[in-house]
Amino acid sequence: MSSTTETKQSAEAGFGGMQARSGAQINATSRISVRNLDFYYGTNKALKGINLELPDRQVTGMIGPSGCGKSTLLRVLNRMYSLYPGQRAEGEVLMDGRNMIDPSVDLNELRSKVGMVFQKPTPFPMTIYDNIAFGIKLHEKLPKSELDDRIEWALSRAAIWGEVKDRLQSSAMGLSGGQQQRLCIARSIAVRPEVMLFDEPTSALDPISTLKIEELIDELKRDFTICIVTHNMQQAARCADQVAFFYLGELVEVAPAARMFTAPREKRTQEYITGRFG
Ligand SMILES: Nc1ncnc2c1ncn2[C@@H]1O[C@H](COP(=O)(O)OP(=O)(O)OP(=O)(O)O)[C@@H](O)[C@H]1O
Repeated sequence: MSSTTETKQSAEAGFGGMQARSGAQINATSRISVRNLDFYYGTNKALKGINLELPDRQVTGMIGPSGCGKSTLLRVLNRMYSLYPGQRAEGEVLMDGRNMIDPSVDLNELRSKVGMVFQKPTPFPMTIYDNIAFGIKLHEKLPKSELDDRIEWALSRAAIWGEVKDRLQSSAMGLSGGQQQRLCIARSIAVRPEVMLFDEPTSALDPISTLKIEELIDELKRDFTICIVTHNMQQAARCADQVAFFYLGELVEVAPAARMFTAPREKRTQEYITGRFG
């Protein structure tokens, strides 16, 4: 039996009832390479020697118990920490051969390449149209007709155009939670990033909205490299191509989703995904 066949069969069998989305190995080239990354909140070392490849146009799921450093890693990937004194990263986050956490890389440029969607939808208190236009205007000067086209494109890619096209001038605050989250995804897509980071994007949503976001993530990976932090093992199994398990600031194991949920190599991973701790 070939190893691919083995992987497929064990994926179908599942581990602890988990069904991973595919048995495929990750062959894509890296969009981001994290090398020897340490991160500090003051003297508290929250990430320790992280090495991780984010494959191009694949979904990487980050899992692990509360406080293990998942959100911290996302905050490093788009340098959000740089706003806060006392927080610092050491190591490399390589994109196209450049270390994106080096202060010489322009923060606006980084944010246009790496977008982020948060746990709670965070629409701005302005119209639906302006929510999307706002980010675009920070990065580009587009004539009105091109701006309109880009806004329609972003809202369509975020699977919300049909629901809002007749109310673009209404306040975004009048949308449901699930719609607001898709609006935030559209806002992130609108600047055409290469990488999209999702920090528990469905934890505040109902099951139907959650499903819509998961389908959307599956669609978006055709064009974007995606990283999603989730506490939901089923969601990681459904969405992710590769899964990274973190524990106490360390990356314990990274593997194709099928193997992670069927034959994890590390005891700590196995205990976590079967719900024995965390
Ligand atoms: N602003 C901060 N100041 C000091 N320590 C922090 C800060 N934010 C996070 N930490 C610490 O860094 C570590 C990693 O936290 P982080 O939020 O990245 O974990 P997480 O895995 O995302 O957790 P959760 O799943 O609960 O969101 C924890 O020990 C946490 O207490």
